[in-house]
Amino acid sequence: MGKGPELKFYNTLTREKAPFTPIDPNNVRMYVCGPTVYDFAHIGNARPAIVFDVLYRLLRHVYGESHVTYVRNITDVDDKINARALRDHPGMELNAAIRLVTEKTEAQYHQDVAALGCLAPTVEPRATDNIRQMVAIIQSLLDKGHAYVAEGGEGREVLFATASMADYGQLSKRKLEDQQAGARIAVEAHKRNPGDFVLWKQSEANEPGWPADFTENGQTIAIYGRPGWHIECSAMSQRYLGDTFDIHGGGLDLIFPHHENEIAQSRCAHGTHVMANLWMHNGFVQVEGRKMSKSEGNFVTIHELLATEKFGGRSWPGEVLRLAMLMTHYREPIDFSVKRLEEAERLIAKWPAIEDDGSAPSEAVIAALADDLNTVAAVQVLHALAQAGAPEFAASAALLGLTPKARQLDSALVEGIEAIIAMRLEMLKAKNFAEADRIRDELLAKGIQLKDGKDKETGERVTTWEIKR
Ligand SMILES: Nc1ncnc2c1ncn2[C@@H]1O[C@H](COP(=O)(O)OP(=O)(O)OP(=O)(O)O)[C@@H](O)[C@H]1O
Ligand SMILES: [Zn+2]
Repeated sequence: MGKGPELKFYNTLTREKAPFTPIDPNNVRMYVCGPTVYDFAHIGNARPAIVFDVLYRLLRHVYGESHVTYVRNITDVDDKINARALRDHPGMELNAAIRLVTEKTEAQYHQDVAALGCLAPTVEPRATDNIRQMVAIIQSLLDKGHAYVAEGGEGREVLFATASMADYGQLSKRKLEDQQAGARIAVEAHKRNPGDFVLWKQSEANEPGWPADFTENGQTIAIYGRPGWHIECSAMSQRYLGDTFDIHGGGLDLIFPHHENEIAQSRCAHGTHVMANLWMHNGFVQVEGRKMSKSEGNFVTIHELLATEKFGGRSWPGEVLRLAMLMTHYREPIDFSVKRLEEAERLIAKWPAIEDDGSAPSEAVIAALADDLNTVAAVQVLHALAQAGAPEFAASAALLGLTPKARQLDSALVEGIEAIIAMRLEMLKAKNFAEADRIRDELLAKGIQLKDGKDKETGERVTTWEIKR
């Protein structure tokens, strides 16, 4: 530490590129909003996963592998999930249907991002495991006069009082007055201010819900309910990274209202000046100039791209998609096309498939990434290194997550991994440890690391997997 290059990043909060100084260089802390698990991730969702994976790798290189904590959550409670569960499993008890939807989607997400060469985050908390933390933050907002209980159309709600925060709107540079005048937010009678947003809302008996007692003006109000989306990230980031941390990331679309409201909740509850010092946002993956999104219906899922012939009449290796993304600066929009993937594939074809031998990455690649994650320049340097047969090539490629190991993680292997894990669990049950160990080692040689553990509730043996770091 101290020896490394100066890192500079563009900060959405200040609209400036500035040198990055971690609060504690022994524990650099980053939070990135993860997926809402109701549907397969599309290519647009892949972008933040890849962009912040490169940042994670860079930080690990500069500060040391054990000195970076990367948290990316799983949003597994959301009304979009309820709607999908009702649609896909009519007749089934709603909570059971929700579990089916979220477990399947989460497993697919892990497969997808692993196939794109993304390292597993240090912690991947689920919203539903952090309800207690959310309730505590909401209570502290009530105590400090930043929240209130109101009777909404669908029952009781606890709302954040935007007018109670003098500098609400700093990140998105929106003023409360503008929002009222613009009236883009539907005026709801029970809200003191149209911009006030839900922290907690009442659930029907068959909807996902948790009992919670809130106290407002000395009165206890019990609301069996569920959290709003924004409070989830405030709770999980505080739990794993503290009241104030270094970096918060996500796609551009999250600046408002999601990140603005995370900031409002966290700062008002903890009495801090900032939630995170550096806010980084990736640009959109677009199709014919429009954001790729589920609601637009113009999306290609990562799974379709990697494992079917739906895009361009063929399947594509994960590494090609990853490189295609990195050939555009993370803040620029990307128009997604077959041509772009072909371009990335042609480049990769010219590179040697040598193992990362642990040698040092090139200074020029590090310098490019240190300059607001300039992956475009980094890829150019990498290509030059490949052409020159330079020994730094392998480690430099690895810094971008373009490792020979990722190359071996072909979609067929990733597709089969869950079945292999199930088979191995059977072997462990039968005490056939030698064979189970052999499978574990074989997968490790292919870059997949198995992790054996126990389910907290059932005590049953469970095995998860991730890309070997
Ligand atoms: N077209 C896109 N380009 C880049 N990033 C995107 C795009 N669409 C979503 N993201 C990012 O993906 C991450 C996961 O978001 P989330 O799961 O909430 O997606 P979503 O809201 O379901 O997607 P959609 O916008 O299609 O409805 C967020 O950081 C979001 O900003
Ligand atoms: Zn979030």
